[in-house]
Amino acid sequence: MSDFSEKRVQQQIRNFERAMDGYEGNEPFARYLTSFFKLNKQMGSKDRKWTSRLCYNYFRLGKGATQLSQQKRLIIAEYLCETESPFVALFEPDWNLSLSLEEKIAFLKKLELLELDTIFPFKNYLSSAIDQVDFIQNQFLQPDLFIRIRKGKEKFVKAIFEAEQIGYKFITEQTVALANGTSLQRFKDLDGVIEVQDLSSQRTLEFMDALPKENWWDACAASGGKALLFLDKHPTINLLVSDVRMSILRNLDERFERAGIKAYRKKIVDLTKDTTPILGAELFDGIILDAPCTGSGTWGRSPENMSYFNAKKIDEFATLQKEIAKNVSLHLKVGKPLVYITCSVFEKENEEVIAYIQKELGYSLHSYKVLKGYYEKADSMFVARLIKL
Ligand SMILES: C[S@@+](CC[C@H](N)C(=O)[O-])C[C@H]1O[C@@H](n2cnc3c(N)ncnc32)[C@H](O)[C@@H]1O
Repeated sequence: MSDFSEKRVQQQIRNFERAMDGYEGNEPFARYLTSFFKLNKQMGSKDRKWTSRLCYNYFRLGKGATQLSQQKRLIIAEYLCETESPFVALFEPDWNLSLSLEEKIAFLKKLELLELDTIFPFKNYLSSAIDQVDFIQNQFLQPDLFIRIRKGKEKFVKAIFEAEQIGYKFITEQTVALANGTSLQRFKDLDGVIEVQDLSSQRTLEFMDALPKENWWDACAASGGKALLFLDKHPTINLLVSDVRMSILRNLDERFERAGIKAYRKKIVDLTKDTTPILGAELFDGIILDAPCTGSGTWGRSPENMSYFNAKKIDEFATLQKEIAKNVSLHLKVGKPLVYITCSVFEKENEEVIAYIQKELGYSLHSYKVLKGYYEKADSMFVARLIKL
């Protein structure tokens, strides 16, 4: 990085500023950046990488140090997110990049440049189980890429990683952490053998115990992440998958085909409406409700939300989650489990919704967990298993 001249630093800052100027927060930043690069064909792959790094690091600062200029905030963000930075080296050559994150934060506080508290503007909404300081600090770390290996294929996948010299770390027998940005698409042999799925998402499986040949419903299946996880462990289950979006269920079909799964039922169901025209009086032995949510537990991957998310949405999602829970509950047999999942860290979408399910819909709480992914470079999630009374 020492060959990074002042001129190049200034050029990368200009690229960063141009990218930030055009972003209004009304779409995921990743999507915006793809269009931005398409419009700016003069930028080579290195320029694109730098712009992406600078913007994402900048977003990780959330609402911290807003009293400072954009450039100064960028330098602070680089300092907190990186151990080597030509930007810090040029503008703040005395700042020690090899300090730990805690030490860097303490250093910036001493200089009266940053208060940790100001970074995450929605901290008062966090579930009480979330350790605020640790959660906020970990927003500066980019999460890892996690994959799940299909049962029985562990050795096969390991051999490919070894042969291709891909760095990997087994977390469990079937769960592997890879560095973020590892490209796996080029390995066609891995199609259907591995699934990209966050660590916390994989851990929700513990709450999905089922008996052989039961009838289950994955009511918000999207492209089938949880459904594949569930069927890998419980292959004899008769599964109905549904979602309100037809297009996402097409992705599910493709993923199921790659994984060799043929026996499943699929329906488009809007869970805010009467479900009887589509499901009749059908009753299931178990329901997975991976509800639409703010996604606040996944903002380590989309840190722009810390600056652009509107807190009003938390109440909107909580209302939707309760309505959906009420409607799916009509299709569950008494004595059977409802598995409620979100990738949110907000109390209103988690603890308050399961309190509603118990009190208003007549359930007992079997077990629940706040999955603190921020300690493992993973997403944070919430999962509960409730039994219908
Ligand atoms: C958190 S995602 C599900 C992720 C999925 N289970 C997985 O593991 O990949 C929530 C899903 O709920 C769906 N959804 C949102 N509103 C809905 C509604 N009114 N009825 C049914 N599904 C809805 C969304 O389309 C989205 O795919």
